Amino acid sequence: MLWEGGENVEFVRTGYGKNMVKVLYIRRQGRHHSIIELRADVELSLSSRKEYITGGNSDVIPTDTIKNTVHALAKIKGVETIEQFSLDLCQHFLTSFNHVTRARVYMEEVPWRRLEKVNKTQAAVFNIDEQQTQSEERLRKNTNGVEHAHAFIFSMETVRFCDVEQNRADLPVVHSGLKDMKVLKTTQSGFEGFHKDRFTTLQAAKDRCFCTSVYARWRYNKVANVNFDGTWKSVKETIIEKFAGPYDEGEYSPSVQKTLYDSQHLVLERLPEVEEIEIVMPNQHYFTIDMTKIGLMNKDEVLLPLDNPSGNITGTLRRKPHAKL
Ligand SMILES: O=c1[nH]c(=O)c2[nH]c(=O)[nH]c2[nH]1
Repeated sequence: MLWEGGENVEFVRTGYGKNMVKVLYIRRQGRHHSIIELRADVELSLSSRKEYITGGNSDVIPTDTIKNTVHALAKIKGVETIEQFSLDLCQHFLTSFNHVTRARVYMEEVPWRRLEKVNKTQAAVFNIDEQQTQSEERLRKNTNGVEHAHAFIFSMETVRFCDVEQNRADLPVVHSGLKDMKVLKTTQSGFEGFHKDRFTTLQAAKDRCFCTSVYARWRYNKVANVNFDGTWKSVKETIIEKFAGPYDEGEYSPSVQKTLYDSQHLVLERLPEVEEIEIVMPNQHYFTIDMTKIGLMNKDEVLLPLDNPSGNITGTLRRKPHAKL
């Protein structure tokens, strides 16, 4: 009866927690309000596995308490960024309970964007008046109606997420990321010179549409004094910049692979706090519809978006030890 006693089996890992814990955090600075709406998945590992093996629950911090802890720490600590709040949660569980060996928090931010009124004369005034300090300018923006003080619009450009994991006696490991960032360009992309065999039907393309939905996830090489907001925005802007190229001319992409690598390289060049970055760029195909049979010349004006299949290109780039970029 070896299996009943469990002598011949061991756990590879265990973890439990609450998923999709939702919070809307409002920072009220006078009339000016800022928000972060988040969804968190929290997972803990405990030192003994008796709740699994014998059903003894004395060590189990109920998942309901885990949910309440997310709510309570939002109140007690505030939510500056999803990364900082995830770090606070990991630290809380590890310092409050000696029998918690590991805490992991995955958090997504709901993409709310402050309402902005683009008023051309007011915008022009901002640019000329450089003597204003930043905070004065912010105040002015808020009072003259360019940025709304407390109203937001759901703006699904991309979803920001983070993943923080901490083992007892170790430093936390922080990943940040973005997903579902859909971008498209109508030229300055091609794919030529690829390997051919008897099954190849793809024609070389000098000029094609390039559409992808970017997923990027990067690891920080430090935890303290990181500007999580600034780095996140820089990674997003760098990926967009490499995809699109200069605003007038664009930049030629010889393959999704090359664009993916170039954007990762530029991220590591610009952001010393990023140690490693994974990017996934599905190649979402658009085919020019053949209209010759209906007597029309379609010069890449009418295209058919294909739901599937899509190509899938991915890569993870990291710094070599001691490399200077
Ligand atoms: O940029 C591309 N990379 C590929 O690997 C590939 N394969 C394919 O059919 N089209 C493309 N495009």
